[in-house]
Amino acid sequence: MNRLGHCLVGNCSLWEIAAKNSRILWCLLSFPTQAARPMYPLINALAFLFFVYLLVAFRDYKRRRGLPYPPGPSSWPIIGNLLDVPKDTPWTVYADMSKKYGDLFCLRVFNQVVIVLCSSSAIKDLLEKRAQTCSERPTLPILEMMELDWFVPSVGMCESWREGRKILDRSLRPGAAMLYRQMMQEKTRWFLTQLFANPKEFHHHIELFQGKLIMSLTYGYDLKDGDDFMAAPIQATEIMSRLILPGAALVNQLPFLRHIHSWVPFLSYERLMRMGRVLSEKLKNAPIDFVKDAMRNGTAVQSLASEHLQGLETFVGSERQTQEEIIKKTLGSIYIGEVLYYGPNIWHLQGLFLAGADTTVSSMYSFFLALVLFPQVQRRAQAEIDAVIGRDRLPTFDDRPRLPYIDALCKELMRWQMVGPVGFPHSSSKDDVYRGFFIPKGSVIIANAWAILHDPETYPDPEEFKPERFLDEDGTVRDDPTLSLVFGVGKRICPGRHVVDATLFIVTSSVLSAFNVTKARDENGNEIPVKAMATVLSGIVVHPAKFACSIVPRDKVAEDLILENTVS
Ligand code: HEM
Repeated sequence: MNRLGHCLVGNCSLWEIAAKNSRILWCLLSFPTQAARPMYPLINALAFLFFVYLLVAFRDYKRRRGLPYPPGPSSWPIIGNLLDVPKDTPWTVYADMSKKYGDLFCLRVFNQVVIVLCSSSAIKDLLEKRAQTCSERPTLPILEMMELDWFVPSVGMCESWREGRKILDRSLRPGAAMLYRQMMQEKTRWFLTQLFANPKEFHHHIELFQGKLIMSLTYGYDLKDGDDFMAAPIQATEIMSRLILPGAALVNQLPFLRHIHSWVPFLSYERLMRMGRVLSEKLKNAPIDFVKDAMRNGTAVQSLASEHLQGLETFVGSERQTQEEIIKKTLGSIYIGEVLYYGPNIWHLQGLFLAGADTTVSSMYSFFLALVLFPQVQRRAQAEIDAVIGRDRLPTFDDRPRLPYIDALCKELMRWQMVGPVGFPHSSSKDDVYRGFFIPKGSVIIANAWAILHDPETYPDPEEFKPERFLDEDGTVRDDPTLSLVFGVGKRICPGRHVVDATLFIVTSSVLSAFNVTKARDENGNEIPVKAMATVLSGIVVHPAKFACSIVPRDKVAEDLILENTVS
């Protein structure tokens, strides 16, 4: 027999629901023998629950006007497909499920419908062509209560999101990249110096490099190791990653608890709410106050913040305050990042990442991993750099058009070890019908970009790192529009994608020009094995597991070049 839950609210017609459920009801009613008399209260309770279920099923049927939900695994009563929700590597599990249920399928967790998309056409149809209704985000009551719900990536499509997106799209567009090229080149020189001085700590250098880059770009602030400025975002990320864990904050599952009075022990969220408010203010104000002070003292360096604060001069009074608040929230979203979760009120693939920092860090780890695992790629890339640039200087952005293999390498980096293999969840704002299936308002929509970018039909040997996939026969870079799926789709597409593209180019070309990256050796001189594709999850952002490698200047010429360009 089908699982009970599926009988009740699955893809059945009204007639099927009635027929199947009447059989269950009959079993319950025909049970009352003498021996079972003490169980009458239980049977009554079950019958009542059953009645409620039928009512829900009927209302659900009426709402979808008889249309079926997308196919999917059959579900249990109440918990639905909770047990089918993959905890590890959901992208591979969803890809396998799609072989059985098709490129559009559905899971239910309690009363939450989760739609999973596993083809370019389904992703584009829903998240791009119907972006107006499929670009919401799932909400978490606890963050709202703590006033930590203003980060651009997590807010719904409200006015403040629209204003924030305008600022981000304008500030981070490719044309604006000219402004931050010089800064990126300088930070990259600093990174090379750190790799040279202490190569074993390359993971740490990558993290600090990216933190420096984002803080310079956003606030013109030069981040140092162990900087106070990182205390608030780190505290916020810690608190939030705990609170979005399943069961950590009951109010996420039972939103009415937010109204419980502060004197009710264990159930009041008053203390957390106070802490959240203080943190939220710090995150928004501290870095902006730094920029304002610097502007007053005449020491401000060009940054997104200084540019936008200058633009405020045309506003007065409350209008000015509103605009300033929007700037604080928008730039703060790059500073602190984003809380990621899968579905409202039910279960969460807990996690949190710095929108601007943690994601690019992951790609940079993957770059070093690729060099260790695929030495032939390193040789070919270095040969290209040597032929085009020579050995007497480091690469610059101007060299890019003449370095197609490096360009292809950056593309392959995004595809090979995807930073967010299932993207970030969207949510639908109204009932909809797609391919004859009913998609209810509030559904969580997951785009499994990994399934598409690791499909062996389109990308043969998908687990191999092969930059040449993105080269045409004549050696020029092949444009592959599907690759943009790594940055999401539609109205929510990542506004930082051009920054990522520029960062990866300058870092990869500079490291390859100066260093050889190979497997590390142990004290006996044996190579330390590196596991291919080992990954760990930080929320839904994927990092390669930490690994050791040897990073040494290619030769004396390279060493001199690094030292000549030393940046403190
Ligand atoms: C390898 C690096 C990165 C990857 C793979 C990446 C990927 C993504 C993805 C998949 C989304 C969600 C798109 C969607 O919902 O459809 C996103 C959103 C976002 N990203 Fe990135 N990102 C990266 C780096 C950055 C950087 C460097 C910044 C900032 C400078 C940034 C800022 C944002 C913001 C603000 C959003 C939220 C947009 C919104 O909800 O409207 N990201 N990113």
